[in-house]
Amino acid sequence: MIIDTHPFTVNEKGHLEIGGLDTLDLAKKYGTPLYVYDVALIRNNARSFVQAFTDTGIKGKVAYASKAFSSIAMLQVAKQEGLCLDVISEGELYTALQADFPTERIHMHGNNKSLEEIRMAVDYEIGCIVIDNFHDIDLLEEVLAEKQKQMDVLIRVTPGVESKTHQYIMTGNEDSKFGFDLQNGQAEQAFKRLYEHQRIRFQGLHCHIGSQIFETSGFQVATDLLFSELEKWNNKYQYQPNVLNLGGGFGIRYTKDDQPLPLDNYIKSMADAVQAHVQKLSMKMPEIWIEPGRSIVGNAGITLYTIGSNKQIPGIREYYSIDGGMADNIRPALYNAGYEAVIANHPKKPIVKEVSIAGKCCESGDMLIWDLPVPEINSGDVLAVFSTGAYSYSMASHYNRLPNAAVVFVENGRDQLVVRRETYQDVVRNDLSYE
Ligand SMILES: Cc1ncc(COP(=O)(O)O)c(C=O)c1O
Ligand SMILES: N[C@@H](CCCC[NH3+])C(=O)O
Repeated sequence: MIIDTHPFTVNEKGHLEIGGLDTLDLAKKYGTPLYVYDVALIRNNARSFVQAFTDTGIKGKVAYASKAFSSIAMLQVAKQEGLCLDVISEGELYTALQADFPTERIHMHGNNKSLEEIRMAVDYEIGCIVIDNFHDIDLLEEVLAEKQKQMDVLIRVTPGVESKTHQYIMTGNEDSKFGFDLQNGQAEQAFKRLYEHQRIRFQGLHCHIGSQIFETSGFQVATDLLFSELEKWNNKYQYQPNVLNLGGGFGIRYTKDDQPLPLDNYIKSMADAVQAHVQKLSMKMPEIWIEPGRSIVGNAGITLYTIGSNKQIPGIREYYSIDGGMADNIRPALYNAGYEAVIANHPKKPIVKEVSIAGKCCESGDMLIWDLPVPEINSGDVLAVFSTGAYSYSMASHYNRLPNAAVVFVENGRDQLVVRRETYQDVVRNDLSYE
């Protein structure tokens, strides 16, 4: 039995299953809160993108945006699937190195890369650095001269496209901290510093218009804007790019308000848009790179919680509190993000009421789900929240000194702990006493 629109089943005991395993058994074995990933779903998502490139016949690269969920095990899966990797910090790069990720498949982002981050990228000879600003160029020049090395780069441009998404996750509009502005000539200035540089192999342009996007039109408009710039550069400097990286941002289903497109639609529409421009301008076809994060891991992950206290305010609201909340999933508090959830011990029982699911942090805004339709519900029940695979574990905090939850992977009927639950010793491990 499939749980409505989320890719999970219910077993003969009437319990929610993930990857063929009983979620109650997992909750019992590993405790809650617990992040659980169905690795087969992660692989399917990755393969949909890779297959879409094969189908279009266009050379492409799929770089998993590791900010969505970075851990050694996850990056091992990305490596097995032949993906490239997008990292945006020394910490993400370090994790990739620990996962033995092939460095030539790593791309580094960041709007404030430090000298150390750039040195590390150059030392490990990563595949490409995405230059975000003039400061990046200065630092990279310094490091390449110091190390007598070369580096492939893309420049990130902000095309001035406003994607329909939450303001905080919108990145391609003009008023953004990311990238060089296309409209005011900054991008061309950066290009002029780079394209004939001795140590820099300038490969092309990058843009990322935002996150949780459900339409292909934003990518088409961004492509149009990139090509209006590239046409100029071709005429003025006889320059044609090897690579166009159109970023990530492909939307997934959190709630019924979200209607995700099949993942290959995005690739086909990007390929059509790029091909049309290339033909019109008689330019060579560049490789198309993408950087999906959420759409690779988002729907593959669920979070299990144990329900504890209950508060009823007659005529107003009924609260149930769980043993986690904003410390393991900040998205509702940060973006007002919606989620769907079921009671894992009886997900198919008839709905009898609507309740609000509160986290355990000392913060009124620590609400996981405001209006959740539920069957009869009791303290001790296990709540399974869907689509928590992206930007939950990776954005976790220690607020109220809550230890970070564990992560379990399930695949082929087997469960494996891939991130240990933190202990209280872990929480205080860097604290020093003051005398
Ligand atoms: C530059 C860049 N690439 C890729 C991503 C991944 O986005 P998503 O997880 O929405 O696919 C982001 C995040 O929005 C980003 O900023
Ligand atoms: N962290 C955000 C998206 C931003 C992605 C990075 N640019 C989210 O949870 O939706």
